[in-house]
Amino acid sequence: MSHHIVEVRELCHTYSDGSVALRGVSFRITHGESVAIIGANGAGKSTLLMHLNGYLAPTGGEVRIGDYPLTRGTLPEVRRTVGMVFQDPDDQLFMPTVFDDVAFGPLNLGFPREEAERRSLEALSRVGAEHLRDKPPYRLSGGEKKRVAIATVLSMAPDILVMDEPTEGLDPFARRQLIGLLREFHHTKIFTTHDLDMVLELCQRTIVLHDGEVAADGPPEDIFRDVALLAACRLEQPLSMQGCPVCGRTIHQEPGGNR
Ligand SMILES: Nc1ncnc2c1ncn2[C@@H]1O[C@H](COP(=O)(O)OP(=O)(O)OP(=O)(O)O)[C@@H](O)[C@H]1O
Repeated sequence: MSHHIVEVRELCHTYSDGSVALRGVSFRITHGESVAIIGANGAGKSTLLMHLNGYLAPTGGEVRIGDYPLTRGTLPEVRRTVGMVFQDPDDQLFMPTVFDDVAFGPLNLGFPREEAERRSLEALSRVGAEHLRDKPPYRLSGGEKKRVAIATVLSMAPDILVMDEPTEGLDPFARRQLIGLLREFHHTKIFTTHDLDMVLELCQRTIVLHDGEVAADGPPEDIFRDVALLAACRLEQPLSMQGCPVCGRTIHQEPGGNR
């Protein structure tokens, strides 16, 4: 089977208070695709991501990872395949030290301590957080927590990387470092973001959610040129596609030039 395929069929989610977050979302993402899910606040992005490794269960429709539907029975295998970085790092960090948090995943997967430690150090180094290894997570800054949360997932070497707003709270250097890291991750990656310039740099495909539905699905350049679509979905063009207020020139290169 291909572990790397993510398929969502007519996915619906209504929260227990009656809020309807997803209204029949469908798409299929295949191995190696880099896909951004974008949309205004409240469009349903986080709700959608939380279905991809079973943190939320659909109230209608289904999610398939690889060739299997996501069910209670396939959940352990799905959680090994899909690495999820939550929007709020506090949802991900709960151990006494950063190192313990990053090593928790590989140890839980059954790797020997030595291998778990090797993977953890490598993951911390990839996010530039080796120096934080002995700190308690609650003593970290917001951006540091975010980087460590990403390391907790990288240490498990998932086949599919799912991230909810990965650059939120990062300083420009850390953002650039993360973009480089994501570019090196050659398996399937799916993330939500309001950072549309990052989408242009990293993605061949963007899915636009609006009010719990897919409003568009295609190459970012095409979507970002559709000004009427963007306005209807309460989005704006990435800064690099907006003309300079003085000379009108843009800094965005044409497709294929920068991915
Ligand atoms: N636990 C919850 N209980 C009830 N309603 C919720 C809950 N979580 C989210 N919602 C509602 O579901 C809808 C979609 O929310 P969601 O968090 O998925 O949006 P989002 O696109 O990720 O937004 P943002 O860009 O602000 O993070 C919103 O109307 C929100 O109020």
